[in-house]
Amino acid sequence: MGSRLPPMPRISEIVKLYRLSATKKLSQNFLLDMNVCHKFVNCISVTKGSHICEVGPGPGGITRALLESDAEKVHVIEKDKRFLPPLEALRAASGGRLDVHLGDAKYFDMHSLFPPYCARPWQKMTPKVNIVGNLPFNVSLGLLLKWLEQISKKSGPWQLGRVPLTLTFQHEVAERILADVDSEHRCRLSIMSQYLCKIKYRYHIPGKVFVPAPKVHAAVLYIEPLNTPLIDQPFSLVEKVVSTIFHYRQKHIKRGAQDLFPPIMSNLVDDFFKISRVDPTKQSFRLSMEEWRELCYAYEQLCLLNPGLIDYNYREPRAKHMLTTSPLVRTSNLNELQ
Ligand SMILES: C[S@@+](CC[C@H](N)C(=O)[O-])C[C@H]1O[C@@H](n2cnc3c(N)ncnc32)[C@H](O)[C@@H]1O
Repeated sequence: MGSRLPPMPRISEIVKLYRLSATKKLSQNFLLDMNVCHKFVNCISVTKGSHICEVGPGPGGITRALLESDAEKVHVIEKDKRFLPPLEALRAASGGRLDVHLGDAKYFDMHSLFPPYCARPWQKMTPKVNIVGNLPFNVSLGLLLKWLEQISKKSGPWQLGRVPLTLTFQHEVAERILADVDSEHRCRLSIMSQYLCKIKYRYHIPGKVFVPAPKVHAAVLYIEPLNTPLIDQPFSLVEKVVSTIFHYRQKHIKRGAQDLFPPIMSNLVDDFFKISRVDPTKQSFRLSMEEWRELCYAYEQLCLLNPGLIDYNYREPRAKHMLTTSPLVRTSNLNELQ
């Protein structure tokens, strides 16, 4: 453990002092037990010189544990201004190691918080930068998808290298993120997370540990970007192929794949499976990452041959009309591809 903070009231007393009742509408559930907060921080490899950004600090339990670690600098981004007084008290006691930012993590430029000297080449060790948070479960899921896209583009904080994330999720969501091939939990989220990151289940947090206690349990996941993504395609293409095919989870993947093509190009569905060499009678949750990679590659090839296909979205009302009259429509020439 690094620096000690000056003695401060217990976090549960701070919550009472500032009348910080959890707002149900914002799905706020606090971690007020410092043993649990220290356990969370122990999941992160905080070494001397580490810079950490915590999203959604609330009354500051995890923040306090971070300040008691070896972290050189801690930034917190909090949306709810009711938490500013206790966070400000922590900042005053931190000896310049804590900066408090009022804002929405969804729109916050986190990259600007970290000094450029923290950067490490992508293929080398992870930088001494961490992003952490115990956020409302619905918020952490939305942020994860946004951050996965940034990881795929090496943008935002990932300009500094393979910055790891340590986040809490509802236990069921954590199971979906981690689900392996053939698992009943395997879904779009599993593929989108696993093709870009190595994910480790750190530990289980029983619901009763939170204040107030939610009806569900939580899990802490450590998410580290891979040196090389398992699918070498743009994020938007992977997301389109994966989400469209998972739409008919219990059916053969051929059914979902039909929605990747406008009706006038329905002949491309067979080409899609010929190019990818994936069995069209399989179910989506039984596909390995290699099979997803081949499907994405096949779709990319067909998009290159058929301008406009990449923008086709069967869910849009105009989609039926789109590409049915376009003079640009071409079918694939398999000889060109094989
Ligand atoms: C589940 S509470 C947890 C608070 C604290 N981390 C803890 O463990 O006690 C989630 C916190 O995230 C904040 N929050 C929710 N959405 C946010 C967002 N988009 N950006 C920043 N903070 C957010 C809430 O105001 C709340 O303080």
